Amino acid sequence: MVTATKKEDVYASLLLTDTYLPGALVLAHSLRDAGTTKKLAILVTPDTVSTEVIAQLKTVYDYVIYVDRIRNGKPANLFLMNRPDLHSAFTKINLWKQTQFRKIVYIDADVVAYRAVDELFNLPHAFSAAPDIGWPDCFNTGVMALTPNMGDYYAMIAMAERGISFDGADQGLLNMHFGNTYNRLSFTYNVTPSAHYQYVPAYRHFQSSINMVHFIGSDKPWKQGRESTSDAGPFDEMTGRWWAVYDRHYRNEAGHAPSIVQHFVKGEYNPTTRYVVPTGEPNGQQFPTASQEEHRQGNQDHVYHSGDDHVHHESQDHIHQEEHTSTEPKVTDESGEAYTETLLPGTGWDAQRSSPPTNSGPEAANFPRTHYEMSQDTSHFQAPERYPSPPKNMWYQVPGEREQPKSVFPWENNAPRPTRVFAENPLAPVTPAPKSPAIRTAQSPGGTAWNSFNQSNAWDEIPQINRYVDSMQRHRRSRSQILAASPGRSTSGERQEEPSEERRGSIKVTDFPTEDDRPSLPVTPAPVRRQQFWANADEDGQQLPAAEGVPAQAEWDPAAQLQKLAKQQSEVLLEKLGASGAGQTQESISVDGKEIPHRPLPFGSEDVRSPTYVAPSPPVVSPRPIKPNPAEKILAEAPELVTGQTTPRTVESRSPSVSTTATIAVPSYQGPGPMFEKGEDYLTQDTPAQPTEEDLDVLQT
Ligand SMILES: O=c1ccn([C@@H]2O[C@H](COP(=O)(O)OP(=O)(O)O[C@H]3O[C@H](CO)[C@@H](O)[C@H](O)[C@H]3O)[C@@H](O)[C@H]2O)c(=O)[nH]1
Ligand SMILES: [Mn+2]
Repeated sequence: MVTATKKEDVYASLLLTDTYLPGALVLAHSLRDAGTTKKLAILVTPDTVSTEVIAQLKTVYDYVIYVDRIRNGKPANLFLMNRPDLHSAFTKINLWKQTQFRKIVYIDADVVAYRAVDELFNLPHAFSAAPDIGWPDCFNTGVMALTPNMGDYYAMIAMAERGISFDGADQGLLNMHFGNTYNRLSFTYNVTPSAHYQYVPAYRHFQSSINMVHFIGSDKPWKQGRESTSDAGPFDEMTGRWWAVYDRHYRNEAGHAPSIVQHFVKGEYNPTTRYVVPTGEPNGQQFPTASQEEHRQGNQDHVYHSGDDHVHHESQDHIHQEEHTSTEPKVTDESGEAYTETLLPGTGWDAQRSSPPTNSGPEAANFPRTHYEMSQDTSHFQAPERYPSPPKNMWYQVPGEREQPKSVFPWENNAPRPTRVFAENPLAPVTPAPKSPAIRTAQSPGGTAWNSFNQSNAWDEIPQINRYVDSMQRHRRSRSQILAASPGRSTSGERQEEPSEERRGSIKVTDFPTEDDRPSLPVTPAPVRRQQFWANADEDGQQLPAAEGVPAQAEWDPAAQLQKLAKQQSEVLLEKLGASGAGQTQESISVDGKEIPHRPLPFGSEDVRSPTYVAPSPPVVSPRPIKPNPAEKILAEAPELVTGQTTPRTVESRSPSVSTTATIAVPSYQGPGPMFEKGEDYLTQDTPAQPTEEDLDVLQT
């Protein structure tokens, strides 16, 4: 009768390199010795594990399963924990592919079991693991109870292919995959001692319940050697348990232990003292010190000696000896009898297969001499008569001026002339405006390339930008003008006048100092204010044409002019009153030989007058409005007399109840007038008023 094959349970371990062989064997023995009923399996990567080692595994493990090595292509994170040797730890993922098994209890090769933990096979969870002491929210991947399945396998393979692992090895990857969905095992299933830190009270308290001990880190018991542990303590006690299992099965004293196992255990392989015959010494001079030193360090890890008695009992080793006899260096033992030193392929480090073993000796260990004495020569150093002269043909050709690369494309030589014309101003010159004298090129000594750059701003050079800024300002002005304009209103013509293209000077208000003004060092010069601009001159330094009817700049002293005007007005008035009584006059008034034209009051405002308002005289004339001068008195009484005069401005009162019209002198301050709109940049004139010293005092306090 055929029964449906029930899937098996197995303990499984992993062997990626020969060097972990003692660990894998001790683990298997520890489980068997503890009486497990389960089978033992081990995953092996055949490309990095020698056949001799595999043969040893087969003596203890029920199944040796060959798997593909999964190498981390992005091993950078491995260096975070200083374990570049774990580059192929992703191979552990192959456990989930072993679906021929119902449940796998995976155990690292650096674990010794105190008892058989068969109860882990009865866990209902798909994945269980114990906390890691480095970061206890994570689980340690040295002991895991898992149910193989291809879903997890493919998910983790995908991560491995992308190098997704926070430590670069399997523990980082598995923790990222399972997160906190794992079933947390007791720490007693994976006690990870460290030589540096022990929670001794806890160890004493839980000691009897320890199930398995895991020697994490690069210092494995078999790599450290038996002598490394001496002082009593939790770590040494646990290490002692590992050695106890090892000794039970592989102690050299037993006489029949396979040397290949001892070969990977530091200090265990003790052939008789031997002396290396230095190749350069024909008389076979011996260097006992070096040899003894080598043995003390257990340096024989990578050299397999077949000259010992027991080796010849091992048929495998014997075969190996035969294979390599011809190429091996000669060594002699104490008796002088030559034997062959064999580098057993796979048992030592094979550079083509793996990174160097962490415990490997220095590269120069096999030099003819490894021990050197200080010089005993007491004579002084004598310099040689002459030292060899330096070679004469050593000079460096300083590259000359770099040549322009040859043109490759046709348009480099036959570049078409730019023909684009802007519709807005078809006559505008396309070429940049002539350089202003202020725009100069830096004169660095000898720097011809540097001179080819001009030090000006594009917005000063390119007329299109200038025009654009100008149109913006024009737009603003016209807006405020429209809002403020009312029919018949007399406003200052100068302000409303559209500034013509030519008259508007450059918007540039700063310039760089000339070469004479600045230090010779090629520092970035600080900008200076352009005097020409502030003097209301245009780019070429030409004075703006004087406005008609307005005195020349030089003649213009506003205070004096106002004084004069006020005086004149009163004189004219008195004269008129005396001559023809109170009446309108259309005669023009002249000031300083210049005629002031008549301008009518706005329509409808001729007869309106305020009963209460007394027009103040210009502050510059009289700062005391309480005591108006005679002329003002007359003006208040007969406003119609002054119609047509430019300087006093007619202002409409906006109050509906008291509609007034009075002549108000132009105020002396430069603030926004009635045409001002909130949010507008108000430009009363091109040159902003400079704050006085007093103003500055106020502003700066
Ligand atoms: O050269 C090697 C290196 C590793 N292994 C195998 O891979 C396992 C993991 O390497 P190990 O040196 O034991 O790592 P740990 O020092 O224990 O470091 C931790 O980090 C590793 C990488 O994440 C995890 O695999 C371990 O479970 C975890 O305890 C070993 O037990 C072996 O089975 C070899 O066979 N040869
Ligand atoms: Mn481990």
